[in-house]
Amino acid sequence: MNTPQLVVHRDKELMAQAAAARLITRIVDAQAARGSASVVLTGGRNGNALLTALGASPARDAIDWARLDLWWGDERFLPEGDPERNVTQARAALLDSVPVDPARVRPMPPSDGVHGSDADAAAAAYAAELAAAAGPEDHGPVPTFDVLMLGVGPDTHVASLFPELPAVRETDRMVVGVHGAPKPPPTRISLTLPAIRAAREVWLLAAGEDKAKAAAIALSGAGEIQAPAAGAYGRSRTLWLLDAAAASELPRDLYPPSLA
Ligand SMILES: O=C(O)[C@H](O)[C@@H](O)[C@H](O)[C@H](O)COP(=O)(O)O
Repeated sequence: MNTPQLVVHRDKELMAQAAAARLITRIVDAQAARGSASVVLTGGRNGNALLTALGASPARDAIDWARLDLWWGDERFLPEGDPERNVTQARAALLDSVPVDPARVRPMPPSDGVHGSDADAAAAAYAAELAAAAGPEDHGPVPTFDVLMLGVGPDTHVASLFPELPAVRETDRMVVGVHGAPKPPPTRISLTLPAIRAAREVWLLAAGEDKAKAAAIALSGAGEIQAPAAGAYGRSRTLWLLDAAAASELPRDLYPPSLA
């Protein structure tokens, strides 16, 4: 497990802009190196603010949109087109205004699709889609994502992995149905920690005073069952992108960096 890196920005607006610029560069580098890039999007206000900032960036079309694979870390299990679905919000924030290849944009299933209201079946189908996209060079039955982004909840949840609930304890399956989530809606689909940890880089987005305790808990050695964000790390990089408010309760040995 690599040591999390922290970058703290003045406020949440600047964090979204800087994170968007960072993501553009990461995608461009991956495409230059391997011809394509694979990114996992997150729901939530910070995730959507990043996508909106990316869409407004003059550098956005440095990305070859046709060679970008997009997945989701979690989804609210609601009907297709529901405004509360993460993919609906991602489309409004960015995807409807860039020329992505629809075949490479892979939302998690809706609750009125072929799996009906069975979130567990829908989760298994998404796991099968991930497995089908994995290659021999990948680390398990998921593709090696270049960047997997996660918003962080005030209770330290990431994706739809909530403290102490069954989904955060899952060690075998890559995608699970979530029932009784404390953050509405109660039924969701989520990548599990093993799937999250298959990513090259995991970026955690936390902005606002309401995330200060969660960031401090997750970065101070808490266990992943009690603090799922503590279990979200990448194979080569784990990056916390915070604003000053969310960093305000971090232990001093973590932030601010000691003056050399
Ligand atoms: O489906 C969701 O709700 C998100 O995936 C969830 O994990 C979100 O990222 C966090 O709750 C942070 O949300 P905010 O950025 O809005 O605080």
